[in-house]
Amino acid sequence: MKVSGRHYRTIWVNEDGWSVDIIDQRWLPHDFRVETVRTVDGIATAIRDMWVRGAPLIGVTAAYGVALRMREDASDASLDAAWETLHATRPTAINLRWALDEMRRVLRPLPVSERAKAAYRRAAEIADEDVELNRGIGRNGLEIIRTIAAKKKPGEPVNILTHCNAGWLATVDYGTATAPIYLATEAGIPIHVYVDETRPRNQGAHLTAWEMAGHGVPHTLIVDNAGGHLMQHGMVDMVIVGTDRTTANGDVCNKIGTYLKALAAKDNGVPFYVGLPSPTIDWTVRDGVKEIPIEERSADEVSLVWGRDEDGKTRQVRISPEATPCGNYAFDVTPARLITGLITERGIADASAEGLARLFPERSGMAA
Ligand SMILES: CSC[C@H]1O[C@H](OP(=O)(O)O)[C@H](O)[C@@H]1O
Repeated sequence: MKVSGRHYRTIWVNEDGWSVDIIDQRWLPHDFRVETVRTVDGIATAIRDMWVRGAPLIGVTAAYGVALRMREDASDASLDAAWETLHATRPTAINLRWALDEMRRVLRPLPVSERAKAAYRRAAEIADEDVELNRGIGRNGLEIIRTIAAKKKPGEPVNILTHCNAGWLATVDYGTATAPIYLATEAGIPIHVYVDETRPRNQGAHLTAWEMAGHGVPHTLIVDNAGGHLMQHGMVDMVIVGTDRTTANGDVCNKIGTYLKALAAKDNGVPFYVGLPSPTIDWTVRDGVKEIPIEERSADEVSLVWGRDEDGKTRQVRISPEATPCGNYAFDVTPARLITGLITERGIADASAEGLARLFPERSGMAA
């Protein structure tokens, strides 16, 4: 998307033709920094420490991590070691595993001499595929927004609530939950977005608010716990979120707090949608609550908060006593029964095995 009038993706091959440039999202919204990564270990650090984050972007970044490794050593042992190093970075987003398996599927049969070039080619294809998947989600989600807009008074905005950041910063471009928002804005449909700050890393406050401002989308930053109140007072027309892993039955794993939004939406009759690119579907899992591994991250993410002080210096401050233990569960699972629809690149699916099988018949047979 555009940053100060210039188009960016979140990841690209440097002009040297081999190193990998990424937007280092840790410093947004105050600083826009690009980092150049030159090794598979550097890519692993970037994923683990959330320089880059978001399920689709994590997958693409890992694919380029394999390519960087193949450039140095394209042996079977090196390929397997790269897979292990990158797979160990974050456990929840299925896109990471999917991309690593896809890279190994493509590279394993090739002569060692051909693997580096093939790895860069496949990584670039996965990045381009992500953009097209998100454009498809945008087109399909736009129709939902258009239908809601038709029932509003002329000029009255469609009020959309979103959680965390499932925007272009979580993908290669366009985003998943935000793709319909961007296309609706471009179509001239009046919309307004409630942006959940999304504790503890505040991806909403840091990233989604920055994206919305950059794209001229009217928005309001709210604390995570305000969503239910807004829904009770008829201030939200729809909720749309992203996902890090969706099961064959339509259970949706997403940033912690998503489940609570879905409960509030159900209780208030607010439609709850998920932007779902098909590589994020884990066809081998049916019960998301029981089977999806939930990442637990550092206590520091809960007890320390990043921000910019009055002198313009970015710093961390501690918000709890030093000795206070912290729980930091990075994701939760929203059961399919709470979900109105899954917005995929192929259309809107009911959140069920049948709904997903209707859109993806060639894959649904994989369900356990
Ligand atoms: C388009 S999927 C984005 C998804 O990833 C985020 O998690 P994290 O920032 O920890 O990578 C969040 O769950 C978003 O919905």
